[in-house]
Amino acid sequence: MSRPRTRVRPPAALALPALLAVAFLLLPLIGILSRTQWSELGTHLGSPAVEQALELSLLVSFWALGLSLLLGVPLAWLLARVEFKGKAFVRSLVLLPMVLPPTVGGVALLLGFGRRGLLGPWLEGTFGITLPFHTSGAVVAATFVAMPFLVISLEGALGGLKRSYEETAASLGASPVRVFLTVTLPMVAPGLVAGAALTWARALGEFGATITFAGNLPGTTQTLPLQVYLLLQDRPEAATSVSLLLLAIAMGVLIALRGRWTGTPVARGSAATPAAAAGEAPEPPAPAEPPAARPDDGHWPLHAEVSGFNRLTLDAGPGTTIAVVGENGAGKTTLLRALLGLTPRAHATLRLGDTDVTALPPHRRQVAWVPQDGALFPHLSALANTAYGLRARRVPRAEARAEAQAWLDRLGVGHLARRKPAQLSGGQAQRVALARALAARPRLLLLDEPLAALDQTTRARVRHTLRTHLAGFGGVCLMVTHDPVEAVSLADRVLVLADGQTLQDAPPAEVTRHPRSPWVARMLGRNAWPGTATPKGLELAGGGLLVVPEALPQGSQALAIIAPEAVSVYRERPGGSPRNVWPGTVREVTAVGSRLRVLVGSAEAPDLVAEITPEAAAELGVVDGAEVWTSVKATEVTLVRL
Ligand SMILES: Nc1ncnc2c1ncn2[C@@H]1O[C@H](COP(=O)(O)OP(=O)(O)OP(=O)(O)O)[C@@H](O)[C@H]1O
Repeated sequence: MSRPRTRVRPPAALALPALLAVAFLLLPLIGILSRTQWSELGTHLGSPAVEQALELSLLVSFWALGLSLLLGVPLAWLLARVEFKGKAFVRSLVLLPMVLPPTVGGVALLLGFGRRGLLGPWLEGTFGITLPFHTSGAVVAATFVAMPFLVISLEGALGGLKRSYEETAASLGASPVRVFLTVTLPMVAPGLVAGAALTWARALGEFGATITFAGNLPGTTQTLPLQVYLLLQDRPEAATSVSLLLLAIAMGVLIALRGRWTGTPVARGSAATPAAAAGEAPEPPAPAEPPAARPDDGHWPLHAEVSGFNRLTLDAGPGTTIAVVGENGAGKTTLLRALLGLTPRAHATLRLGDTDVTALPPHRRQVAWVPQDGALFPHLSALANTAYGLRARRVPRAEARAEAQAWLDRLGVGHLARRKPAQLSGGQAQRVALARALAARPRLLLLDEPLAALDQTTRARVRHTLRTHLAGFGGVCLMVTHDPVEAVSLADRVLVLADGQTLQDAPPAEVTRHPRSPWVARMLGRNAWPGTATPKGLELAGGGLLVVPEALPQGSQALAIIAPEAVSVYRERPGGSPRNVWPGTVREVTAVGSRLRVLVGSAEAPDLVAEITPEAAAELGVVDGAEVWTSVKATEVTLVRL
């Protein structure tokens, strides 16, 4: 990644102490370099005692690394992923060896594992192991001080990993172990490698805890740092040479890691960003006749009964696409997660075809999920991403790749098969995510705002692709959306949720004609005024009276739906005394396709949206703040009983 370089002249008040700090850190290193007898370096480092200490250091540090990995990886995972009581305490405990003076650590180890310590007698009696004055003691001391580096680094990497990657992998059929090995581990690898390298370097340089706990026995516990200490007393030049060796190793590790200690490895690979969408490359035309759905695709009707936050029953025939809409917090995502078996907040009894999948874990349900950001695995190519579900189902590699390539071709992104997600635009990434879900041979497809991240042009194109490919899908597709065009143009049914329950479940045309709530009506671009029926008309909840075409039982609640096209706008009060007429002020004018939408606020009626042509707007002088009159014919009002 290239960063723009701007040269800033630092203020002297900061530059001076900063330079002093650098000099302070550098001087001891220069001291070592200047005092090293370069001609004697070979002799010093080649002496049997140094060789023996080096061997021991390598042995101890690698054992410490191994133990840290064995114990630290699960600990980091628990700290990052599981909520439990005393977590703050455990985290402090992990950090403690980093801030504790190593000699104090050594004393603590003696009291814990030493001969007269808490566990020592049992270790000696049961296993015949005496840690102090034994190489294993040096390993324990090194592990004690070095393991925190691994745990902290890995916990940070795991914490920064979005859960949707692992959840999507599970929805594609990967078992928890497979998810861990193929998604979690590769994605946290930079953090793990950085942590492991620092752990190893810290173990290699360990001194205080080792000498206190394990002693300074040549060949047994006398590692390189301990030898430096010993040599300093009678052969200072040799101590300098050995110090140089340790210094070179430490610097080598730091240079190799450059920035990874603090970096967030995961962020690099995120795809499907709107910014990426802007730079979408021109694409070759999609195949004229998309191949028909695979013959073994089957037909999977759906029956679901959901309880918990969502309380609803859903039945749908094979091939049905249902748009799930509702206000923020209505429970759309919770419904999808319940069907996946991924949330304790709602429980779904789910039957797909003849199979009851309720008791199955997410990876065995054959419910594929495309989360809002696509969650393409950043470390895998588009092709490998698409083949993921097939590989999880143990389809042989070559066959899986060929089938994945066919899906990518069908969705018009076959030429991008080798690219990593970070090299795809938002629209391309969405298509790959869709190809990946369809390739996994699902029986239920869940799309969470599949087009939300795309610009208008890309959205129209991907919507078209989506329609084509959903047409050949033999399962049910549930698609969360906030976009009325998407709901109306892609879905066979619109499921309107409110407070976790079904408010309306009907074909788009029906929902458009008779929306059951003001929110749905507005989402679909209609004016919706709730009110109470009176002999004179509808007494509006927001104040005012609306004359309506039919008489409803007095006192009944109803929603008056008025299409924006049915609203007339005038500069002067219209003659002929139409009854639904109100004075108002233009609050906002927006373009919708080739027409303009005018929001008119009035003291005598709720806000009203009118749709007029730009010519009419120019003629009437419709601009923000203009005083106008609006009218609606009673016959243009549709009433929906609530
Ligand atoms: N993990 C959670 N713990 C507690 N409450 C939650 C959790 N996740 C969601 N909620 C709550 O559950 C309700 C439904 O949330 P959900 O995410 O399903 O809504 P949504 O319809 O998808 O909303 P949006 O359109 O904003 O995405 C909301 O009130 C939300 O605050």
